[in-house]
Amino acid sequence: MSKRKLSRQQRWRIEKVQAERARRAEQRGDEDSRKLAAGEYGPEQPGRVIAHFGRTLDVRADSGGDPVRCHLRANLEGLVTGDRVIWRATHDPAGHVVEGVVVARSERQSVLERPDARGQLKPVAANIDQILIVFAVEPAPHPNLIDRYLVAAEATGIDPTLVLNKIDLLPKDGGELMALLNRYEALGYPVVATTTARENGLAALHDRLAGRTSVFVGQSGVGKSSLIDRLLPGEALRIGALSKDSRKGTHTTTTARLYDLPTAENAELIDSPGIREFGLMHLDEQQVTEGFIEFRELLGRCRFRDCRHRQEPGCAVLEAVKRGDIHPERFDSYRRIVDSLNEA
Ligand SMILES: Nc1nc2c(ncn2[C@@H]2O[C@H](COP(=O)(O)OP(=O)(O)OP(=O)(O)O)[C@@H](O)[C@H]2O)c(=O)[nH]1
Ligand SMILES: [Zn+2]
Repeated sequence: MSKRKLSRQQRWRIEKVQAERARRAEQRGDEDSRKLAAGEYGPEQPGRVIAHFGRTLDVRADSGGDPVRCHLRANLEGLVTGDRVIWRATHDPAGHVVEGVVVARSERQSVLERPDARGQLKPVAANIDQILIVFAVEPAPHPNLIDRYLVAAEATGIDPTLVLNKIDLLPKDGGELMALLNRYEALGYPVVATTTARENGLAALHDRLAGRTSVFVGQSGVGKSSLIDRLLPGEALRIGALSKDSRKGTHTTTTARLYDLPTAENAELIDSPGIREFGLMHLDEQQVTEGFIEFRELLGRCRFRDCRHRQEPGCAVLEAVKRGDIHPERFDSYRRIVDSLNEA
C-alpha cells in the first residue's frame, strides 16, 4: 500500500466528502426506518442481487417477476452481484412494486474477490458454483497459464471447468492440446470442447451450465465474448435483465451482472470485464502449493515440516515426481509460479 502523504487540503476534502456521504446515508436510513415502521414496505422475502451500482442494487425476487431497484439498510455494506438477500418491496396505490429495501444478506457459499486500487481484496461476485476457464486452439495456451488459472480457482473454493474453444481449428488427430486435456481430466478436472464456428458447437457446454451459476475467465482472444454472445443472444436481452430504473440510468456495464441463460436449464451467468480477468492476481506460496490438487495428499508427508519441495531430502512431492505420480510439466509449472511470486 502506498504511504503517500496527503496534504491538509486533500484530507479536508476527503473528510468533507465522507461526511456528506454519511449524512445522506443517514437520511436514507431514517426514511427507511420510518417506512418500515409505518408498514409501507411489504413482507420480508428472499431474493438475489443481479446487479449493483454503489448503494443501489437490482434484486430479483425468488418468487419471480421483474427485477426491482433496491437500496440498502444503512447497516449493510459490501453486497455484490450474486448475493442472496432478504428484502421488502414498496407498492404504489395500484399495488405495483415501486422499489425495495434490502434488510439482510444470507451467508455466501462462495465469493470472488479482486484487489481494489489500494491493493485490498474486495468481493466482486458471490454464490458462484463454477469458474469456466476458457482457452483456445489459437492463441494456444501455455500449460503454465492453465495451471495459474486452476490455482486461482482452487484458492476460491469454486469448482473450475476447462473449456477448450475453437476446436474447429484443431488438427484431425487432436494434436498436443488433446494430450494436454487428457492430463487435466486425469487429475479430475472437467473439460469441455466448444466452437462458435459450428451450429452445435456449444452442446457440451450447455450440459456444464445447467443447474449452476458460472463465470467465464480466460486470456484475451480465446473467445469469451463470442461464447457469451451465443449463450445470450442480443444486447437487448442482456439490458432487459435489469430493473426499469437501471435501464433508464447512465450506469455503465462495468459492474458484474447476473443473467439467466435461456439455452440451458437453471443456468446462470455472472459476467463483468473485471471477472473475465480473474486468475492473474496475486497469490501466496501456500495457496499455490495447495492449488496443485495432486500435491495435497502429500503435503503433510515431507520429512521437514517447512519443506518447500525444492531439493530437501525426504520430500514427498519430489518423490512423487520421481515415481511419475506427478507430471513433470505440472511440477515445472508449480516451480515457475512460485518463482514468479518471489519476483513480484
Ligand atoms: N475459428 C474460431 N474462431 C473463434 C471462435 N470463437 C471465437 N473466435 C474468434 O476469436 C477472436 C476472439 O474472440 P473474442 O470472443 O473476442 O475473445 P475474448 O476472449 O472475448 O477476447 P477479449 O475480449 O480480448 O478478452 C474473434 O475473432 C472471434 O471471431 C471459434 O470457436 N472458432
Ligand atoms: Zn516437500
